[in-house]
Amino acid sequence: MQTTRNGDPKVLIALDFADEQQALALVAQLDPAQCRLKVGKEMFTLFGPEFVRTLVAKGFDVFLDLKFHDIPNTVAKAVAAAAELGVWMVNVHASGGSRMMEAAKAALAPYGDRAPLLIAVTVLTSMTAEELNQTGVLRSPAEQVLALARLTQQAGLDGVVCSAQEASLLKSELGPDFKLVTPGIRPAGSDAGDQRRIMTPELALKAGSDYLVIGRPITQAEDPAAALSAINASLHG
Ligand SMILES: O=C(O)c1cc(=O)[nH]c(=O)n1[C@@H]1O[C@H](COP(=O)(O)O)[C@@H](O)[C@H]1O
Repeated sequence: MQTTRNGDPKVLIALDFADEQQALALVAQLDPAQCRLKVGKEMFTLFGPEFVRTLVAKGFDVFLDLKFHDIPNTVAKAVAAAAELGVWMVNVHASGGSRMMEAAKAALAPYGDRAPLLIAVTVLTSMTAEELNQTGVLRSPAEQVLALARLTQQAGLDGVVCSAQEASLLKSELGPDFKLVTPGIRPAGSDAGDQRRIMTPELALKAGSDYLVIGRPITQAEDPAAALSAINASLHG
């Protein structure tokens, strides 16, 4: 279920809004052939599964980004619930371990071709080496991302969330079919905000990213549809 009725747009817009009408006003300006949409913890907590169903009904591929991390049984039930919503992609935390990831994968088997892509978060793009060390991980971010991505691939998942700075390493180590979803994307000159391991859209794609998660550089732009068009044009250039 990687290429859908909408083709295979690379940009996944992170809809991180506290106001549903504001989000829907942005969505009304977007074309499902030009982008996919990501619903994360803020909007899901505020507006629930009905908001996700609304986006799916409008014809968008939806990445449900709830980063599940729990015991295997709980995570398996949660990803099956995501599949019931008809989302295109769902994620878990790789640090939940192999058994958790295998249980999530097994829970999607009954959905066959309709199963969402299942990916795992490695090291958050907001984290620096120092912050990682504070959590007890003494490897560098790139080493930890590679270790967690290997675990994810061995568990049979479709890919990982990582920073574009690790994309070329992961593509060469894990092969072309293992999907790399990269947040922390910042067009030249835009504000990094809380992100730390960042890259521009063009360089991220060249480095091997399959999908670019982009939030504020589009959603907070004066003209979000124009910002998306400019990014898409830069990717095709
Ligand atoms: O899983 C994610 O999507 C994610 C993982 C990660 O490591 N870093 C990261 O920023 N994200 C999400 O990607 C989006 C990035 O948004 P912007 O920083 O506004 O472009 C947010 O919705 C984050 O929750």
